Amino acid sequence: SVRLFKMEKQADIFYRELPKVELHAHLNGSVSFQTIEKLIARKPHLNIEHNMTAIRNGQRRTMDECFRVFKVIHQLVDTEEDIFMVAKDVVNEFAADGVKYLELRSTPREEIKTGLTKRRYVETVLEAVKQCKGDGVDIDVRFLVAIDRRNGTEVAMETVKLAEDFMLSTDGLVVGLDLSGDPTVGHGRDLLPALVRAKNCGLKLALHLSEVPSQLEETELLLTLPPDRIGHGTFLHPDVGGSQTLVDAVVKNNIPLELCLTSNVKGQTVPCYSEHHFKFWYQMGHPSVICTDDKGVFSTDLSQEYELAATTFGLSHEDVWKLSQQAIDCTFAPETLKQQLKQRWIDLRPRVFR
Ligand SMILES: CNc1ncnc2c1ncn2[C@@H]1O[C@H](COP(=O)(O)O)[C@@H](O)[C@H]1O
Ligand SMILES: [Zn+2]
Repeated sequence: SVRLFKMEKQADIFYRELPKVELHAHLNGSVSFQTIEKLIARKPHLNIEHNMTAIRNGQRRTMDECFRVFKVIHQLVDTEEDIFMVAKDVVNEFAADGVKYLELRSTPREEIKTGLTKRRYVETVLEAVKQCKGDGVDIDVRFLVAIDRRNGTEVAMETVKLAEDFMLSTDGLVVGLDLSGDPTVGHGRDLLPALVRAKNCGLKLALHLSEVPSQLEETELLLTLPPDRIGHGTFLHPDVGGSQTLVDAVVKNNIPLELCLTSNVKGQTVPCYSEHHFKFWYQMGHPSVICTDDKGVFSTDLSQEYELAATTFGLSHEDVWKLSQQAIDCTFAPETLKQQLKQRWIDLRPRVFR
């Protein structure tokens, strides 16, 4: 059954060979089955089993249960060595899945027991990224420092300062800020000053917005920034309790959406794949980027997510190609790198459509 779990599903070769851009991946949510195995072996005393760290196909969880899963993974990943291994494995796995450009995000964590500091946390992730580059892994990686909304105003401001420092000292590896965490906890108004500061110092903003219902007021407020990208945006449109005003603000500012089909279905904020809001935004021609969110926790990968979008919404291979290509313009990469990626897509096309 272990084997079955690992191989539960594999996307068709077209989707695996398709060059892809991943813009919404939480480091600790992206830890694979294989890496979890190594972590469990390092920490047998925690008595953690695989079924506590991943949601298999056909299974559903409440959002609350999803956030309990992250707590379990955080117990397994609490030293510099763990973070280094996890980051290296995750980057290698995305590369093996055909991802050519990855924006990884993670919440800097302090662990008193192991002496881990938030600064070392970020440094360790960046060291792993650089080592992958040095090893010749075929992927460009950038990092977004994440704010966990549950931690409030002061921690948010500290996190922005940390991100600012890294943005200035890592020649371009740290490009922005993520706002995430349990959407039912805390309020965006308390985080607004930190987000304004981040924006003013040149950090790009990728914010989880309207991931659950009844966040209208918060979303309206945070859209005034405006953010550079939106994670999920599940409840923005009027049919699901959002509003036309919100949709208009997103469209007017041309803010790309990061859409994560399996995450939303398994986390039960969307009833089924065919009712995913990808349809709404894609039909409008609004920049929509397919992403994984937490490939480990939701037992998926980016190829599968593209295949799911294609089969659910009847996209041709040509449509899918355009979708992955258009994601390049939604990255926080500098213009030169965007141009290189566009050239990569041109070069790789014959092999994908052979
Ligand atoms: C399912 N939808 C989601 N909504 C909101 N935040 C999420 C999330 N999935 C993950 N995270 C955020 O990412 C953290 C784990 O990775 P890192 O420890 O930061 O690498 C979670 O603790 C949560 O804050
Ligand atoms: Zn997310």
